[in-house]
Amino acid sequence: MIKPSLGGSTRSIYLGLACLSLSLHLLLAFFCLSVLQTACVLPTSSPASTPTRTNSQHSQSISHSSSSSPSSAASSSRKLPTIPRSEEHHPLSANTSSDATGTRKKRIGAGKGQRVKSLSKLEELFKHPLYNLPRPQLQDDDWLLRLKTNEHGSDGESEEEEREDAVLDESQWHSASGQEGYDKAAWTSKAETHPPWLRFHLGISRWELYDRKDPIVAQLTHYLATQRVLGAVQKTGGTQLKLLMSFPNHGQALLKPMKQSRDAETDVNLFYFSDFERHNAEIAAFHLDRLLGFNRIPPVVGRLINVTSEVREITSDKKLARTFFTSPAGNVCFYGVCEYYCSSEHPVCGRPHELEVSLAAMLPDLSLAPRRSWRSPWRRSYSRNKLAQWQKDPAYCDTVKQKPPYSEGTRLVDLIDMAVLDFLMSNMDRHHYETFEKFGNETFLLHLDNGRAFGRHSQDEPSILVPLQQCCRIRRTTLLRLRILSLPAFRLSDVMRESLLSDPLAAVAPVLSEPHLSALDRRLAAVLQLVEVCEQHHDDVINDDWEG
Ligand SMILES: Nc1ncnc2c1ncn2[C@@H]1O[C@H](COP(=O)(O)OP(=O)(O)OP(=O)(O)O)[C@@H](O)[C@H]1O
Ligand SMILES: [Mn+2]
Repeated sequence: MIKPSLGGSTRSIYLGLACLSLSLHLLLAFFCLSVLQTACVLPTSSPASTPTRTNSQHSQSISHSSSSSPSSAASSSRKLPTIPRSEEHHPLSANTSSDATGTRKKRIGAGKGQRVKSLSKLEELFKHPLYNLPRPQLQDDDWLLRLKTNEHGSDGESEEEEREDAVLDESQWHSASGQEGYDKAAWTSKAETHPPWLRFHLGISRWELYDRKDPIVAQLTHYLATQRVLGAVQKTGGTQLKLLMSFPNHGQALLKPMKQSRDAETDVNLFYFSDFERHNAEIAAFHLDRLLGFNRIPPVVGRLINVTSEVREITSDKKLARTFFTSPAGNVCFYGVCEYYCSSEHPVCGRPHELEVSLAAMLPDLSLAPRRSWRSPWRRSYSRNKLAQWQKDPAYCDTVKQKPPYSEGTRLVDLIDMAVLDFLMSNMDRHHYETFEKFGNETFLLHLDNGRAFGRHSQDEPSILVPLQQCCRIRRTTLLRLRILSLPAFRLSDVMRESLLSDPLAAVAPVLSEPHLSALDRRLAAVLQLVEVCEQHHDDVINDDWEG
């Protein structure tokens, strides 16, 4: 305060100084605010636009160093539960700027408080303890494949033991392929020399196909979406057209083409077994399975391919090449040779050359890792007028429960997990499922072939849930995950929308349209409701796979 004894001129000097200081402070405050805002916003948006590295700088046994903690690069991540990092860096996410969903808007565009909070719903979900449960300690025989290095080549193992195990012999890899265009393979026992597809294979365990937190999943999908295509031939097995694509470092992918517009719903008069396969269903199924915490579908990614330069001109498959033609609209089309829909009436067409496809990472070759195919007890009758046994007998589950492998272990609840997944995406085509032979009956079920899912959003198909309805049994961890996915904070449709944004095809159009996403929430509520009904009538509904 100014003392009353001070003269008038001194007072005005003081006043002037006060004004000057006030305006300087205001200026400073304004400047700081603008700088701080920029500093808060940029890191929030950057993970989504950071391209994922494809080269093998990070090995499987070495944890991925996030931008915020480079010093953590040396800690082991394969077996220890760690805070998820890879999900924070969405793979292949250059396209997320399309912002079809508003998820990112929420993060960066709505006031200062939210700008600072950068975790999205998906990141929050994967941080949840239910997605970070302690994993069983894995023994040597819990890995599908193992490396046999030259040094350990003659470690006294009997021939029989060697035959039982799928052994990748390092010495074979140095005999580089002489085929034109393929990289010389000089892989050693060091993980950093392995291409992404090989690290994926080496990471398959008894309980899951991949560890969600391992950066290899993002590296693998990026690899499949960007590598030069060296080969494209038809893949035999199954009924519809599929191609086997090959890449320079010997990786391969299973291609399913886009055959109809994404929003086309299945014709109500078609039997499910006559429905077209959808490329976006294969992509979405991989994301959904991962969101449910299963990790039982090989990584799948979308890609725009050039049907002329990446199929027609490079294929060695003469039968396939013969089916190419130019449509009246001037588009390059082909139809291949297969049981269903391989005719000029059902062509796969580029625009004029560009075609949307899904690419699924291939599992290890059957000669290295044989698989067993199991007929589903709730298999549908593939006849137009016959009912299957489970459709006629309400107590059918009692029969199933008595028969191996459903009478012990986790097989029954595994099958129910699969039924839940299939109901959510409305996949009626689960006639068989596969397991890795090596793991016997104590292992997870592979959820392969999801091309007939997501065909209809306006209708649900309760019969897919019959295994749950008839057996009234479900894993505790599955149920708890379903419950949190029904909460607004983690809503299934929201995390699914966000997860799918990381796919390159999201830049073209959303992988799943909004009606399909809302159908997921509606169906999830139906599953939870069915479990409630079960709990009202039975005591042993919950399979205690976790006592947390
Ligand atoms: N990612 C994969 N890696 C290796 N093999 C695979 C993969 N996906 C599918 N397969 C194998 O290829 C076979 C055919 O694939 P898929 O079932 O997707 O074809 P489809 O034409 O849809 O079959 P269907 O007509 O029986 O529905 C499968 O039975 C499976 O054994
Ligand atoms: Mn199929």
